[in-house]
Amino acid sequence: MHEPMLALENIRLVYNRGRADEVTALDHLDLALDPGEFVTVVGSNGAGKSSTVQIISGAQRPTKGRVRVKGRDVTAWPDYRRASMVARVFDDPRVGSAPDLSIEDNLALAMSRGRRRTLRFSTNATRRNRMRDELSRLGLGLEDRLHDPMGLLSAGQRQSITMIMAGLATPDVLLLDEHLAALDPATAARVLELTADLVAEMGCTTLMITHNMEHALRLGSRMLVMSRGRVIADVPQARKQHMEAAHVVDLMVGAGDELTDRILIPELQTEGAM
Ligand SMILES: Nc1ncnc2c1ncn2[C@@H]1O[C@H](COP(=O)(O)OP(=O)(O)OP(=O)(O)O)[C@@H](O)[C@H]1O
Repeated sequence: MHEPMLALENIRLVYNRGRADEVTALDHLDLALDPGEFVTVVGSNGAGKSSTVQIISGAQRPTKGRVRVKGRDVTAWPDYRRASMVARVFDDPRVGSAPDLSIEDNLALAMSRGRRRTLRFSTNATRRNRMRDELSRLGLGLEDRLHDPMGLLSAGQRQSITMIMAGLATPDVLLLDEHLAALDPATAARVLELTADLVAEMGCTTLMITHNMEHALRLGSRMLVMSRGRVIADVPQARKQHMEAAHVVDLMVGAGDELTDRILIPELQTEGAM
């Protein structure tokens, strides 16, 4: 039997345990992702999507259950120890890169986290050429601004570079936590395209959280619908490709979720259309 790349086993996560404001964010969560699988995750507010990402990245330790990456039990590992295996892109483009460092230095840091030793120990000129190649694919002219501080860039430019950084870090697992949410529709559409290309190139196991049903249905090879800390639907590609957003909404309503306008009205979704 082959080993999943990522496994969550009977995860329970309780915030503020023993206090009046105790919240069970995840309960009996089981999930196994094969190497190279690209899974999208949708769910209403508070369903546990971000908590799932926190558990996988190591930012939160589960109250109960196990996390395995490549068969290795990493449950007790803090996030920095998992960083070479698990990369995360946040919803806020300011998180994930250092604003005072140049684009070049940020990319160099990402390369040093990766395991492609040839790149890590290559000459400055070779590395700079690789950086220019990667940046030029964005079509934003950033390849000529290697010395500019990251903090000077727009949200879309920063998030595009954060995606490139995730690729250079060559992780086994890539976590995208509403990474298009803070971008205007046109920029979001561009970064979404970049996401699809990079994930296909990297071939890494990917979990993408989104509020945008269209994105969840069109991207990836599998879709999870979460509600109240559990996966209520695990939709394979064959079914997903014939599904429409309304079907996903029906699943959430069927689970008793209250849906916000952001989920129900596509025009209100801040992430751009494909
Ligand atoms: N740090 C925290 N402390 C206490 N409760 C939390 C914390 N983070 C999340 N929660 C609670 O845990 C539950 C799951 O939250 P989570 O953020 O994982 O959901 P989500 O599906 O990502 O929601 P959203 O789409 O609104 O971001 C919610 O009830 C939330 O209020």
